[in-house]
Amino acid sequence: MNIVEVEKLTKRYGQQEVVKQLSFVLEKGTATALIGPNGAGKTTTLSMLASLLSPSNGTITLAENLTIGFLPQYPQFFPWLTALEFVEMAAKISGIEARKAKLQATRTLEFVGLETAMNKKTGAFSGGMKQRLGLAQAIVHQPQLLLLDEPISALDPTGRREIMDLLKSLQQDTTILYSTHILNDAEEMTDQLLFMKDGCLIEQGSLSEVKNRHAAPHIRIQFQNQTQALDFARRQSWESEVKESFVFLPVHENYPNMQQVLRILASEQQGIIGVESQAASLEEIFLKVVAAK
Ligand SMILES: Nc1ncnc2c1ncn2[C@@H]1O[C@H](COP(=O)(O)OP(=O)(O)OP(=O)(O)O)[C@@H](O)[C@H]1O
Repeated sequence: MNIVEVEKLTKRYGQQEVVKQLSFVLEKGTATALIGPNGAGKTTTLSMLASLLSPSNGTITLAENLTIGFLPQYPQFFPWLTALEFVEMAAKISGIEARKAKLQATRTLEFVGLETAMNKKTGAFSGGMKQRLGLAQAIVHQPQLLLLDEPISALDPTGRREIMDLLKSLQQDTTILYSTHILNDAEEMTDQLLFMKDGCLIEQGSLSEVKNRHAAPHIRIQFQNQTQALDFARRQSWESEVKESFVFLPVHENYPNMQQVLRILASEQQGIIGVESQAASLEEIFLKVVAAK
């Protein structure tokens, strides 16, 4: 079931179109990563979905009575409030009854790992703590749709792991759309990918669809030196690429599988240091797609 349908969504500032005719849907209970270089239009798109900006053209159709949580890229806090006071205030603003707001805020701060800091003033918080606090205010009312603008970019690797795990645990009941530059993490928590560049959606699909379209897996054979690699590549009938002392064999139905390669390699006299089957990472695919458009 689609809980969001976006059709030809466009945003203009003066003459400049910064979001151009985006169309996509968000299915209930899925996580979608919005990926693109700086200035691609990710924040503008998320802000329109959160109703903070109005579209110049196109439509956003939301499921009836959909509740939304939003984490902006640079959340602002009131430095004189404690984390608990701030999240309690956010809970009340999002419609939670006053008598339940404090309990809900406490539980949410525990959930995001700020249990020991909830009575501290937010002015003294580190970047990572602020990111967690921003997430807490976005989820305190248990929204059905969660829009997150760079939720993990200010965190160190341990913090990123913790927040990704938290988001994964929310995913059962929540539909998530998040922008990110950290593609390795996106690879873990993504049912759908949306690649943006210069305001356009340049690629979309599931992780496996995008990988199949742009990056066939390959077998990498390492030789002691480039001469040996070139000599091996020349003697095989398969299409291959030589980079330094490596030979790369693309794998698809007309090309060899690992077993066939190992059989050939067993008959090679010398020079082979290692053989590996490799799949392209999301980062490699992203760089390739962005460069091609
Ligand atoms: N209020 C505004 N007035 C004019 N141009 C704007 C405004 N807000 C954003 N833009 C322009 O729109 C384009 C898209 O910006 P946006 O912040 O949506 O990109 P982004 O993909 O989120 O980038 P980043 O990864 O750097 O956050 C940029 O060229 C930006 O300069």
